[in-house]
Amino acid sequence: MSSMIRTRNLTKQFGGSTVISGVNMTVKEREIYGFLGSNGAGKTTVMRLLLNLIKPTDGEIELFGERLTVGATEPFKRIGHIIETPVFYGNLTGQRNLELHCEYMGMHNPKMVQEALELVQLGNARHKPVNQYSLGMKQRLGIARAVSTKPELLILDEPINGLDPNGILEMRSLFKRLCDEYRITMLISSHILGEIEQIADTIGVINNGRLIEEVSMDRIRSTQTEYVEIITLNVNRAAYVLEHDLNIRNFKVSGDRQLKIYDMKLSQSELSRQLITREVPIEAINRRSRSLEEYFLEAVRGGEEHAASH
Ligand SMILES: Nc1ncnc2c1ncn2[C@@H]1O[C@H](COP(=O)(O)OP(=O)(O)OP(=O)(O)O)[C@@H](O)[C@H]1O
Repeated sequence: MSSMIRTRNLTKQFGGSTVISGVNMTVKEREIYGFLGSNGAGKTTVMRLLLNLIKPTDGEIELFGERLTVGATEPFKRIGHIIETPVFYGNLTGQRNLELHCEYMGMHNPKMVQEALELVQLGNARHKPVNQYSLGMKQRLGIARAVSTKPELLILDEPINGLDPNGILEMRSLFKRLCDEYRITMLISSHILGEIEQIADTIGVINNGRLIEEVSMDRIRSTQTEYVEIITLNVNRAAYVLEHDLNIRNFKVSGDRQLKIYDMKLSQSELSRQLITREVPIEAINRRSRSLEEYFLEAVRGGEEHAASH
């Protein structure tokens, strides 16, 4: 699979302070790339760099396998995007807004405008002025506008932000369709992992302007670690019994009352029987797997420790 976006050492400074630092990211053809980071981590700035809206201080960008040169315009005809909240002419209809956009892009084709509106289920509302649209409708109109020029790549900055649970579901299934049926590669940013984990093929995590993780969801799922969680009123006693009596060493005390055991050689019921026999006061015992949220929190913490040591 070839790459649609590749950056090398992408770096951006604003007034002497480094906001994006040595980012090497790769978005592969026909994948959904979830670009994850907290507010201010640098997601929007990377997207603005990719779209040539601002210039990098250092580093390179490749789009569709070709290095981006100063003044290039061709690659951007193949990209649809929404950066921050999409702005429309409120007194004009949804359809007219899209037509104007396509004319501006030099690609006016009434069939494409209709198709884009149908795709986001705004076919019936196409003659309504946009200032009568709900937030969710405006978000969908933004997507319709971005796809109305038949792009091969979509760059969407926080497209799910502010939608209600139903709106989020609709948006997710729209993204899946755009990728699967329309063969559009997508780079989607979010600050909430749960919003994109079901649809993303790859996740890139940015923190303080550094890409600290880029990993396929398949890989994450296959490395999910299972453990047994024990809640006890006496963690010290539990830890002692595990180590000395049961010869279990692969565990972690992770709170005043909580232990996580990664060594699964005893079944849960056997473990609980052994602990109770040895007078460990057990409140609860559960089998769990490390959530994706924990996985990324650990990645962020690891990245911060790495940055601090340099
Ligand atoms: N034009 C600018 N001048 C100075 N600093 C900027 C500029 N644009 C962005 N920054 C800074 O760069 C950092 C990254 O901002 P960016 O908007 O890329 O983050 P983000 O991950 O998209 O966050 P959010 O989700 O809040 O938009 C922030 O500290 C921001 O203040």
